[in-house]
Amino acid sequence: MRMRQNPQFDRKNCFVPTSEIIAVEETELNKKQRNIGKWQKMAKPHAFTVYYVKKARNHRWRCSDVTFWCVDEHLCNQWIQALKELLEMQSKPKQLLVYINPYGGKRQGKSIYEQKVAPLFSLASISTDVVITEHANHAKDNLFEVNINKYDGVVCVGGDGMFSEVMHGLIGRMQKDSGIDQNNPKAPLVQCNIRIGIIPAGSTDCICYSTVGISDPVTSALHIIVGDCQPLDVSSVHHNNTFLKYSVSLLGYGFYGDILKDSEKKRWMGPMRYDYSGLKTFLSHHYYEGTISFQPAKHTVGSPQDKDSCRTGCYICKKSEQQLSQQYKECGLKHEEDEEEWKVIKGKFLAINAVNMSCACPRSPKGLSPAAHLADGSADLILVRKCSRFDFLRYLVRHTNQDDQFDFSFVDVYRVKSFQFTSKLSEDNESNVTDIGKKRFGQFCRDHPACCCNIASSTWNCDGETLDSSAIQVRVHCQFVKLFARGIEENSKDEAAYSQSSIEQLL
Ligand SMILES: CCCCCCCCCCCCC/C=C/[C@@H](O)[C@H](COP(=O)(O)O)NC(=O)CCCCCCCCCCCCCCC
Ligand SMILES: Nc1ncnc2c1ncn2[C@@H]1O[C@H](COP(=O)(O)OP(=O)(O)O)[C@@H](O)[C@H]1O
Ligand SMILES: [Ca+2]
Repeated sequence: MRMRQNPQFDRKNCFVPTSEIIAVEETELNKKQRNIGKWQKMAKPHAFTVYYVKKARNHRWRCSDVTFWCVDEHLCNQWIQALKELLEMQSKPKQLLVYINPYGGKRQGKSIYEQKVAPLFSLASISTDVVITEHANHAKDNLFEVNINKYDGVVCVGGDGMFSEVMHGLIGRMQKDSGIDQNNPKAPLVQCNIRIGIIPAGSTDCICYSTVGISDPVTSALHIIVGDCQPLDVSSVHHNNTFLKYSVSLLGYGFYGDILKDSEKKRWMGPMRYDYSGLKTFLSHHYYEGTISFQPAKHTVGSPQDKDSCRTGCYICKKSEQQLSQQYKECGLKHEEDEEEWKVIKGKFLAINAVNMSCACPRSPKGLSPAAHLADGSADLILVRKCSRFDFLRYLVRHTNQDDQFDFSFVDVYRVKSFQFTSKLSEDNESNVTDIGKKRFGQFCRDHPACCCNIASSTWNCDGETLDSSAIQVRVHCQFVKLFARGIEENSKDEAAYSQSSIEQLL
């Protein structure tokens, strides 16, 4: 076998699972190639090229190729035929609907897709219908009209907000086609089985990073091409009996909500807007009073303080899902919602964060909750109580190093399957106390960020979009959508071999 790839590997065989083959093509041999090495004495040689996924460090994937030569044309064609049939049998996508957000992140969505992703899709003979969005919610509305059954998957090129839009379009379409009213918090929602692919071109891209292990357009394109499938929990958010939003990454009140609200006005800054608003919000140091009630997730077998986190083929996700469907079979939704007790916590918080996944991203490689699971039917509810700026800074910095960010007296974390929140202000309003003074006082505080008193209320940051109300009811739906991903792979052996052989190369 004549290896055309990186010389440092030709001392050992490279093993490629057929599920990671991208394409097989007959190789047109030009005159020059024919006269290489020991082949020139042969009659007209025949060759075929296999394009496959090469795994580099930090979960980065690249497309590599290897050419096989043989003298017997029939044998050559048999190999090509056999490999093509093998590829046909796998769940690789053939037809994709692609939405590009030219506006998100550094506004590079279109060029990222055309330069890095489209060539790989055509190599894998995937046909695509590409829509470049012209306004917000263009993709979401479009998904209610397209003939969705014609596609093997939907790809969004953008950040978490763009994924959220496509997800809302697909889930909304599924419920509409099944006659389910999303406004009923207890409605038995219909699962969405068409896979969604994310090409990262946004500002935070934490969904892509947390489900693939890296924010890299080529890596994500290859996960789509090989036809990976990763189920993902989705939280539904309601306000009384009105549907607000779905969330898969972060539902944040207080710190992350204020950052988002402040940064929305500064989209022209691109991803930097979060650092600028982050600093401003950190200095204003506002806390919020409210009441949280939640149902612990009894069905899960993991805990937020676990040392090992969610990895490809995660046992905790599988076991938790089994126990949840077991519970469901035995006593149905009715029992589960009413019987289990609700824990109630009142207090003053700097941040209330509910995450369905680790929320790992380039800013925080281990994420807001490192041991959160992608598909265990639970969310991690992190409560950061009022504390000093110094302590809050120590807490934030631990998101960027290996120290345990939950090991503070003012931080509590619970694994929940549903929770509700009401801010003290709305509770007071309900008790119709004349809050003229409060509103004016609140306004006074908003204009003078120096003070850190309790102002009116914050906004909820739902996957990077603000919610209209602060009083919400949240429920986690287990493995509700599917991504073209496989979770974060363990540091595989050939990665170690890669580092080993490259060290040899240096010596
Ligand atoms: C001093 C170092 C502090 C480092 C703190 C790192 C915490 C980073 C946690 C990241 C949470 C990610 C949750 C992701 C949510 C996304 O869905 C969502 C939308 O994403 P999209 O823009 O791609 O559509 N992104 C966001 O809402 C942005 C979250 C905010 C990002 C982190 C803000 C940086 C905080 C800077 C604090 C500065 C304090 C320094 C004081 C001296
Ligand atoms: N063509 C467009 N013009 C304006 N806004 C858009 C467009 N396409 C998508 N959006 C909106 O932009 C928001 C942010 O998109 P996203 O890709 O998450 O960028 P970022 O990561 O910078 O937030 C989403 O809420 C989406 O609805
Ligand atoms: Ca989860």
